[in-house]
Amino acid sequence: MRSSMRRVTTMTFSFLLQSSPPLPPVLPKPLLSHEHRYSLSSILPLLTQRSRLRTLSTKSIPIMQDSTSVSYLSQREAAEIDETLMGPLGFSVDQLMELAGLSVATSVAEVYKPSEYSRVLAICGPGNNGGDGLVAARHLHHFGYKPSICYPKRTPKSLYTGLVTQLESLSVPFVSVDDLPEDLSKDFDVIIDAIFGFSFHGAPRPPFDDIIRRLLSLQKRPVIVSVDIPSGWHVEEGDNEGGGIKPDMLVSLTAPKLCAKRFCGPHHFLGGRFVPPSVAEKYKLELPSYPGTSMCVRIGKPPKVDISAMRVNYVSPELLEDQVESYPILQFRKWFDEAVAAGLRETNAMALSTTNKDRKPSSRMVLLKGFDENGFVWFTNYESKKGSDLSENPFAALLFYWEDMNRQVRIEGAVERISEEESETYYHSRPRGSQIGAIVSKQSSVVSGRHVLYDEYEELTKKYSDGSVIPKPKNWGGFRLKPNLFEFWQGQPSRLHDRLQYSLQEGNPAWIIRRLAP
Ligand SMILES: NC(=O)C1=CN([C@@H]2O[C@H](COP(=O)(O)OP(=O)(O)OC[C@H]3O[C@@H](n4cnc5c(N)ncnc54)[C@H](OP(=O)(O)O)[C@@H]3O)[C@@H](O)[C@H]2O)[C@@H](O)CC1
Ligand SMILES: Cc1cc2nc3c(=O)[nH]c(=O)nc-3n(C[C@H](O)[C@H](O)[C@H](O)COP(=O)(O)O)c2cc1C
Ligand SMILES: Cc1ncc(COP(=O)(O)O)c(C=O)c1O
Ligand SMILES: [K+]
Repeated sequence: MRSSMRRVTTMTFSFLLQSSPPLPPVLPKPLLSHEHRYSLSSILPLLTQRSRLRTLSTKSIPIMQDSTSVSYLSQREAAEIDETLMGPLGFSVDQLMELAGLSVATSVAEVYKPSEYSRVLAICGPGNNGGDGLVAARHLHHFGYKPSICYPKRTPKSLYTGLVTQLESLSVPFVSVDDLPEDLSKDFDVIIDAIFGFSFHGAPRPPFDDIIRRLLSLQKRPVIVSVDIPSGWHVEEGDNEGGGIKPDMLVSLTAPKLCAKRFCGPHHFLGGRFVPPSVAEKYKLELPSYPGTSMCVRIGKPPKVDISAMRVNYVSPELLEDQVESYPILQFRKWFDEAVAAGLRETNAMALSTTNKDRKPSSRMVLLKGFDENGFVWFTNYESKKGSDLSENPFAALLFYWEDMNRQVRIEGAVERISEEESETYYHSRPRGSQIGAIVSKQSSVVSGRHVLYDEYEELTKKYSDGSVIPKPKNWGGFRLKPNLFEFWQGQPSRLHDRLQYSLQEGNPAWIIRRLAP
């Protein structure tokens, strides 16, 4: 007998989730470089940051589905806008270049994470496009990348010499064309093509003709990120011969130039969040809005993916029998707190699976609102589909997936309603809008239109605008699942995951811990 449930019940657990107690003990193994490797102690700040990044890329970065709603500029318009910005509108070239370079760096960071794409080569041309590349490289250095610069035709103006000095002070290496490896794929993960921008004309002259030829021969790696114009492309007609470079990412600045219509790589971003309304009006620019505080926005269609090739190789600290708690509720508390401390979003979101009397299963997400030795609690409408399933079959399964931690927890057991008193207390702790929402929603029934819900919602909002108590509907309340089985899953390489199952045998209060094959 490993442990006794009776001993567990002597401990006190809070019913409603409390804020996290102190951080758990340090987990073994150092932080490894791969994106999905993690050791909690060293990665906590990073995890939080990654979750934020993910939030940005999936939520706040809007995707322009219809690329026709973005304006494209001719070469002349692009040059004119530049002059207007730097003339009557009072911008300096340094300022615009700083913003352009920062937009490029943030676009790169949106798609190519430094954990996998750290070695960056910025190839910079003689004009402002080259300057954008120098600025982008500086920001990428500060974002955690390892940039190198190839800058063969330096312009002796103070703006450019200053940018070079800044990079040298960060020990960013400069590589001459002669020292560039013939095969760039061995030494670099990302190439920033900042050779030519919108003032390019004719055919590329040395040494850029040879560099462009080398970019042409590249396969999948390194990826190429072109700043404003894929170098060698005609600014308006694009890659008209079809033999030009094929960048993976294009970061258009201010507004895409006409050649960008021919760009069919997976990532088209827009940067240059500085266009004043007067310029947008004068040139009839249709531009997407930038989300939040972002310096870039994805335009064009999101990339097509091969779903069958989508996979992550999990790398995590081992989950060993002699390291886990004897009581599953304590192990759950530990993992839950670690997930909260790592800044994961909606740590308490769980899939709830039920079956009806015909043994037909159904799943949906609900929010865990408390757990202790008596079970796991959530709230819902008792007359919903899940409510009716549970009245027909009072057994259910819960599932938590904490993606950023490569962790999954399964819990199974019998379900019962919590007391009316507990439900009342929780109901009145919710925002008043949600209380009214619960009255309005005859959950899981067919609604003839959204207005039906909103009309009633508005009516009730007026009715209770005096702040009076909003009565809890009789059919709304909590369920509690009393677990007889837990499984703690920790993702590991080659699908050889750790699975530790805690189970209770009939009539025996002791939890048995067993390792299951992955
Ligand atoms: N508001 C905005 O939009 C902002 C724009 N910004 C950025 O400025 C970029 C435009 O910069 P830009 O005007 O300096 O010209 P760019 O294209 O870098 O190159 C010109 C140089 O290349 C040379 N060159 C030309 N053809 C060549 C050839 N065939 N073979 C060899 N060399 C050739 C040419 O020499 P030339 O032929 O004139 O002697 C000159 O030295 C724009 O795309 C954007 O990235 C941001 O910084 C700020 C905000
Ligand atoms: C993250 C998340 C949390 C949710 N939490 C709850 C909840 O706590 N209670 C609830 O009734 N529905 C919740 N829902 C909505 C349910 O998933 C579901 O749509 C609803 O309960 C109706 O399910 P049913 O028709 O199977 O009963 C949540 C949805 C999501 C995505
Ligand atoms: C329909 C429904 N009911 C209840 C909840 C739980 O919300 P609360 O945290 O306000 O109790 C949710 C959460 O998404 C929900 O969608
Ligand atoms: K370029």
